Amino acid sequence: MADDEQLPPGWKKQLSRSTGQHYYLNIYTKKSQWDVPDKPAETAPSSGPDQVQCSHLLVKHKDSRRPSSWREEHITRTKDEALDLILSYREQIVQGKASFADLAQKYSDCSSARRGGDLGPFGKGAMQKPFEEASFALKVGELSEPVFTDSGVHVILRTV
Ligand SMILES: O=C(O)CN(Cc1ccccc1)C(=O)c1nc(-c2ccccc2)[nH]c1C(=O)O
Repeated sequence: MADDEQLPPGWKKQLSRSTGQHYYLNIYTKKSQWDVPDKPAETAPSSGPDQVQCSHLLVKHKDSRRPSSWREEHITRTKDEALDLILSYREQIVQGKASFADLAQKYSDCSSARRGGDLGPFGKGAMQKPFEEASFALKVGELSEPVFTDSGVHVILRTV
């Protein structure tokens, strides 16, 4: 039986009143676990990855900060029309009728269209806040809901 002194630093052995079983409490994060810990307790709740890699499909509109792209010199669609397009692309991807990269390459108003929407790895502080928050909230392989930034309306796929 591992007594406190034999546990890696930062752990406390506790007795569960309901089951009579011992469990182990991380004294920093107050998280508990049944398994005997084999490494020092993490001192801060895991804040997630430092970097993520995402692809995105951007549909700009007349109120985008730069209403122009490789596809269309002067973009006049409304924000609502851009959202309708993003929702239709998202639906095609979810239904497996088209691949993300194919649709991004054809329809994204971002210069990353030529790479199937791939933006490469990025950390916090690199992208507009709504884009960053949506990207870091995704699990690998997950598709975002529509995301609105000053650039336009996006759908984001986290790839790494
Ligand atoms: O917002 C602006 O004033 C102009 N931009 C910014 C920009 C322009 C060229 C290359 C990269 C970013 C865009 O409109 C833009 N934003 C993006 C973007 C936004 C969020 C995440 C990734 C890319 N792509 C583009 C683009 O033209 O290609």
